[in-house]
Amino acid sequence: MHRVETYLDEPADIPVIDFRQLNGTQNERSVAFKYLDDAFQSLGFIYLSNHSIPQKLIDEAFEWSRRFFALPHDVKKRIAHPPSGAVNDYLGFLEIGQVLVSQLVWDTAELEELRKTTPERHEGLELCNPHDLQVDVGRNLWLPEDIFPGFRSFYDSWWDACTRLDHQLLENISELLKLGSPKYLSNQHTCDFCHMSFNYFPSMEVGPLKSREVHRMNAHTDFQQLTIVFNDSIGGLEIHDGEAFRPVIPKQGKIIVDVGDILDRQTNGRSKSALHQVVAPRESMIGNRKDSVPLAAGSVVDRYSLAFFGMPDPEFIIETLPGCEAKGKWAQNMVGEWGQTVTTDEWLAKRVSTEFPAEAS
Ligand SMILES: O=C(O)CCC(=O)C(=O)O
Ligand SMILES: [Fe+2]
Repeated sequence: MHRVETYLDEPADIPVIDFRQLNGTQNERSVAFKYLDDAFQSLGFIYLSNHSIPQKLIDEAFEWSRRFFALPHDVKKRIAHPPSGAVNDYLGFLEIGQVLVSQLVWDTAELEELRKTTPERHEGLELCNPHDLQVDVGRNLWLPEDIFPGFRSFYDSWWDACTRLDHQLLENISELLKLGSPKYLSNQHTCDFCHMSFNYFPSMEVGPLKSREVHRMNAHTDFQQLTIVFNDSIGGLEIHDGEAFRPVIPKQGKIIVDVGDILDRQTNGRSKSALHQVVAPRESMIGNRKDSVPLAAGSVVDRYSLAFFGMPDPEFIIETLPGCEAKGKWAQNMVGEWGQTVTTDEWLAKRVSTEFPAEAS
């Protein structure tokens, strides 16, 4: 099936926000907050520079990801997520085709049809908080230390760096939204319900990607509150700007932060949870490359990304924040009408249940 989608080659207009300025002098802060506000109100995506996660740690995380996905398939399967899409328990290794990423489709039959017609080409390793948890969100699945030595201890420090940045950003957003206390949003979560995805997009034939018959990851909004995305240099991420999908060009040394559904809902659409997807990489990443293992002509190079999903605690009721109540002031969000009161747990369950085959859940 060919998808009907509009896309343009012109990159999305995503600003670089300097994290040091966000937390700098009064003058620097007011300029940086203005850019942040504009970006969250228009696209919901920013590049973040001078942030608190050392590049060395990010490089190590990519290295671990490369090592993990290079393991034989049957070794990765030892920590396979069960085929059931047990809600609240989406941890472990996900093979190609095991999950379906989709948007605004809730009907089981329709989801089954999408499973057949909109295949995706990514593997995943899904992990949560490695520390002692207060809440029951399933447990991380680990390969034995003799098979994958050192990963658990690396993951502890990686998780801590990501949660620290998440909380720092929530402090900035609390200030941006004039919520009274810098800890307003941060106090809503312990990070027990946050989540980390290691995404792997294997090398493949370029044809079906270029014709957009197949995506590396289907179009979706992130269903959490705030996402921190780490990209390699390959490219392929696209964001919908309301008119068309446009490339998000990877920028050396900068990470991406994007608004998720929960923040969109909390701000009544003032902060946008934008539709995005992963498609064919940049032209230079197709065919024989001088700088890496030669690829067959007409293949795309493999790609890795890491995504940290910040999320309030499960029992938290997702409600409009003070100052964001005015109905219709901001454009309709991508997640549709929320209607009834929903907790974080319920929202997650609703979206995760669309990702796995119905008969197995
Ligand atoms: O790989 C990317 O650049 C984005 C991944 C993504 O959107 C996700 O994991 O939700
Ligand atoms: Fe995403």
